[in-house]
Amino acid sequence: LNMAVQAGRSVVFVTGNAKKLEEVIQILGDKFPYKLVSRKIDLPEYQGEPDEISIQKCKEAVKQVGGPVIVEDTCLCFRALEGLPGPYIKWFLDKLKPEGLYKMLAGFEDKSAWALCTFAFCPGKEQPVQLFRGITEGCIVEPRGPRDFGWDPCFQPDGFDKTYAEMPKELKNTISHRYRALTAMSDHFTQANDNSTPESKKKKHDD
Ligand SMILES: O=c1nc[nH]c2c1ncn2[C@H]1C[C@H](O)[C@@H](COP(=O)(O)OP(=O)(O)OP(=O)(O)O)O1
Ligand SMILES: [Mg+2]
Repeated sequence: LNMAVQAGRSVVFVTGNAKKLEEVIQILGDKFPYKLVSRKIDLPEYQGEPDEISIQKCKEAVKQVGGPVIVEDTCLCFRALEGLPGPYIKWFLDKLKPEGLYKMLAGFEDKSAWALCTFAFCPGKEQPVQLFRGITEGCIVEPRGPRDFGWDPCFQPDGFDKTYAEMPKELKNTISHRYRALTAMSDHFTQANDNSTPESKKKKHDD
């Protein structure tokens, strides 16, 4: 990771989702030490556990781009449904819309849910994929707010009386699953390249 980015090369963020890209750019600002370039490719929607899906997605992106890539996969997990729809939320949302997602839980008392975002980084072909995860807990509510991004109208994060859709973007972007995953990734990149005090850093790791 360190070498791939230190050479001054850019990292390509592969996504087919313009809203995702918009948030990633807003969240990272100039906090991210490397040049992020985006590429619009609709990667396959794999099946399986979230980590495995992100790894497969990232490997396919590396194959298509031929250099360092980042991909991201987002799950919306209902506790009453043991984490489903999870990675399959895209298809549920496409068919049911936010109203239908809310109605799915009509027969359950537990409306709690969590949003999971997994960023996957790979420096090149045949190289290992690194994952960075972020989770925001909340519940599924009757849709409220603008309709411009996915299931935002029916997800209300814990500790707030607004859905993601009703919040100002700046607020969503400081508490969201995506913000948390990006912070983990950004911290990693930053630390990997901060070689100013290797001894004190090593000590910190040993503590
Ligand atoms: O913060 C979010 N707020 C509301 N909705 C969201 C969010 N983040 C992803 N979403 C939607 C997009 C897609 O319907 C599904 C995730 O599927 P996912 O495969 O990760 O996204 P995608 O196919 O649109 O883009 P990509 O090309 O990066 O895979 O949840
Ligand atoms: Mg996708």
